[in-house]
Amino acid sequence: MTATDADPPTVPAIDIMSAEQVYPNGTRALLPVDLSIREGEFVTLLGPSGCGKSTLLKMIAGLLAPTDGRIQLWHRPVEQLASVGKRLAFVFQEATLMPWTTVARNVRLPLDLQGVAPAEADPKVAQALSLVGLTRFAGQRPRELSGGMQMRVSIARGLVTEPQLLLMDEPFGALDEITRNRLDGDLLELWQRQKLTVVFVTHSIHEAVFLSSRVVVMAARPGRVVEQVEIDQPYPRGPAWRVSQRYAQIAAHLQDSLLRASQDEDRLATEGRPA
Ligand SMILES: Nc1ncnc2c1ncn2[C@@H]1O[C@H](COP(=O)(O)OP(=O)(O)OP(=O)(O)O)[C@@H](O)[C@H]1O
Repeated sequence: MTATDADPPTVPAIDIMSAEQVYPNGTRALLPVDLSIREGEFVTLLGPSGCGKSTLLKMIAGLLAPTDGRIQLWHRPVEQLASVGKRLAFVFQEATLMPWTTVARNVRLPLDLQGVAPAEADPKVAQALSLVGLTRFAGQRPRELSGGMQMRVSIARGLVTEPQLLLMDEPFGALDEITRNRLDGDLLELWQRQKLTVVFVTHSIHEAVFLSSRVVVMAARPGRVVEQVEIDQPYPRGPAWRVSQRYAQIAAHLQDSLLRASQDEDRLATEGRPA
């Protein structure tokens, strides 16, 4: 399922070809992953702690090179992304804002680092703040904002470079459930309005079902992809989706898939244990 019912986009934004990761200390974080993500999809990486979600996201972002295999974005290695006029942004779990300066200056940081002049940067900052509904808070300091608002500043900082690809590593994991649900809804609106491709990491089955056009289920020890589930529910999705029968069915299926994968882990661990 894609962003609209009309003509689903089919341009591949991300091609992950047998990409794997063994950290220098020998930890095999990810078995080879093969995954293709189309432009305009909202894909969630769902799995327990340690299954390699962040590792995979960092490899997509080019922050970590695969130890084997390769990853392309719009048919290019990530470092050549700009040559095809594409940009990506990475949003971390922590908002990591500079406490000593304003919301607007925090959002402007990526443009400052690129050497963009304030006269050119400031309208982009205003636009990004408007996208996350924080226009009125541009002059405030981060500590004056709630945790949810700080996360929205962090998202605005990601959006200010006008990316086509948004990579989000459990951005709402530290927030209370009500705030998290609201931000999930806001994020979907943003995704549709900006025609973004999103890869979103979460532990939460419910968040994954609410948001995703496709869920990639992962398991740990060793980290791997165990299943992919397309969610054939049209957008926009509102609160009624969260209490629908179909939503509950998909959540139950994902829970079952995660449970089966963790039983496999236990079995492997037991069988692998010396007598
Ligand atoms: N820099 C590193 N060096 C060595 N091992 C690492 C490193 N980073 C992660 N790992 C290990 O790789 C595995 C996958 O970690 P990763 O952080 O990708 O998992 P995750 O699914 O994102 O977990 P969480 O949900 O807890 O963030 C884990 O066993 C982790 O301990």
